[in-house]
Amino acid sequence: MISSSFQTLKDARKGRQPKSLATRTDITETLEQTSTTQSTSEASTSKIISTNDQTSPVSGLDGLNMDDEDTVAKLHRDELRRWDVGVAKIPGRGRGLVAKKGFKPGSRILKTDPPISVLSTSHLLDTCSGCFLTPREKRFLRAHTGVAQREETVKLSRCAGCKALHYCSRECQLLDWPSHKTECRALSRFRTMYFRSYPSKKDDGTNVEWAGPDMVRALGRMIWRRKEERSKNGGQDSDWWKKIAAMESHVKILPEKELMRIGQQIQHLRHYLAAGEPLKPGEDVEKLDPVELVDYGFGGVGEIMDVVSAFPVNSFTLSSPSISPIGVSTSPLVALANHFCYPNAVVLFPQGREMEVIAIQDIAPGEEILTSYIDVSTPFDDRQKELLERYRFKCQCSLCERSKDKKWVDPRWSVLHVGCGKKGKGKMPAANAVGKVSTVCDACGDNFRVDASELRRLVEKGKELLSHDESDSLDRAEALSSLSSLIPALLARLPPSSHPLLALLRLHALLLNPPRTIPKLDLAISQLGLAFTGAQLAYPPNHPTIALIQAEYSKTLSYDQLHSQAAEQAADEDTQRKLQNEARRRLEASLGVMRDALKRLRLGMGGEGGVTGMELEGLIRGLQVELGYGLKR
Ligand SMILES: C[S@@+](CC[C@H](N)C(=O)[O-])C[C@H]1O[C@@H](n2cnc3c(N)ncnc32)[C@H](O)[C@@H]1O
Repeated sequence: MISSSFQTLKDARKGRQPKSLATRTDITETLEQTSTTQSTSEASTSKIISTNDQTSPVSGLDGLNMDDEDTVAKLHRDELRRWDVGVAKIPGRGRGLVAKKGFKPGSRILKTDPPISVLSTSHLLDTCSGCFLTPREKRFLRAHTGVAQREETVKLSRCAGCKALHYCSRECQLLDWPSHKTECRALSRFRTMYFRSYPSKKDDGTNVEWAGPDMVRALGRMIWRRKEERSKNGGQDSDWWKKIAAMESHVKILPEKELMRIGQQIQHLRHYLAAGEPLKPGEDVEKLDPVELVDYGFGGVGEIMDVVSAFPVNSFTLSSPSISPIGVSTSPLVALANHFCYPNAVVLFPQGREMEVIAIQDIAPGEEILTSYIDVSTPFDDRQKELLERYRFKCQCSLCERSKDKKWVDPRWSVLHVGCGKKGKGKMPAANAVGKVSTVCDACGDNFRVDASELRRLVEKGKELLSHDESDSLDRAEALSSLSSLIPALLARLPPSSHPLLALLRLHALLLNPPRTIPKLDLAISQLGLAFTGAQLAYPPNHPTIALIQAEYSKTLSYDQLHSQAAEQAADEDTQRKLQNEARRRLEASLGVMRDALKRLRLGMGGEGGVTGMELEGLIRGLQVELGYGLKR
């Protein structure tokens, strides 16, 4: 999947006795081998709340509200002090994170182990629930960082209790066990109930749809931890929970429909929490009564509504090292950062489990740290809609303000002025436009006509494909066939930076991988080259997505197997030489692109450029040797 998704809630299902995994020592038996920078004026005048205050943290939840940023700063004071960031009240945005020193692009602003991260159901089988890496990523990382002498075998083993979560090592399972132990019981019971209700479904370990949405699993982990800490703390909440409870929720302004949806989520959650309770003697495994939330420390419906509604506002897409969405994560500290469509920082998981905030623009001391909550390559209307629906605010960042300028042609939502000598473009026709409409070229100033109805049909078709990809319901063969006609039709009308063409180009290249013929390889290279050109206009400078597309482009360029095979099979020496020369030309081109991508990755992802940066470094060395360039860089 390319873009992020937030899974919809499915109904809880009914169903048998779970295998109890109550103690930590049981673990051995449970592992089965199978802006321009943001306008700084507001932020730099904000008062940064001192974190040197040594007074004890506040007790009780009453003081935690939007006007209480110093209370929140106190709760986070250890991490804030460690990372040179502060909490400030930002006019119009509530609390925000502010830099206490300057940061350059590529520098790490902060790094934290998020208290809650869970994989989405579609990744429970292929990714470790401890380090959030696939075996391939883990193998590579261990060899690269010297933990292992060379690339060794890494296999996922499934938890013998719930048969849903997988781990790549005992260390990862042990690391996750405190959060998983109650969850394991809940999932086991859900699994039993599911297969009793659907006897025709095969329980062969390949179906984990019964594990339910990531949001419910994440909230379950949160609430179980709260309960455990309260029982150790004489019925008092810990600071850990106070940080969670202090996250902003918009429950008071939510429309009725949304409140009803949250009510249903709470019902599902109460059943899920009930499944985590030990089965009482004689209790029917299939009869699951929802828990009373008061037993979990919730004073009333309002409090649980607050927590459940705050979750989507403050959670992040858990992403793989190559920024593909794999689940959901929350960190109350990082969630204090406000949104900007032209962000000066990004939130990433460059090496798996830990969340990092990386500067992608120069950030001055006192300036607000602004990340983006959404895909900033999408057009103004889409961004505004998503921000309003999920985060309840109207974005007034510099990019959104510029989008209101009648004369400005946004590269994210524009049409080509076909035949213009200056390669100009015009605004995308309005959503309600029909037939041929006129638009002005931003390069030559001429009016030109666009078939709005046909364009909308193509754009809608593209968006539909992307939404199938997002929900993991894309049929590869069908998608390849659609894209082979849709992309040329869009390319004839839109620049590659325009939505949804940019995302479709990338999707097409991914679906073509691994290319089986030279024309398919050439097509993948061409799509990635165009996507790279488009991404540079659609994303802010140093954004890691530009670097990752360029890295994909360089790797595809370096794919020389098909030419080598063709050369071996060539009937004559002349054809053989031509193919060999072509292969070498591509490798040389790829080396240049790869070096550039590595520089970009280091700026966009910090450090060595994440796992992709490390991988490129090795590939560059290999290419240099292959091309006989020596090892100098
Ligand atoms: C993850 S929280 C960020 C921290 C939040 N300001 C707080 O006080 O806890 C997201 C919420 O912050 C506010 N917010 C974030 N970015 C904003 C912006 N650019 N303009 C207005 N409000 C913003 C919105 O209320 C949004 O739902």
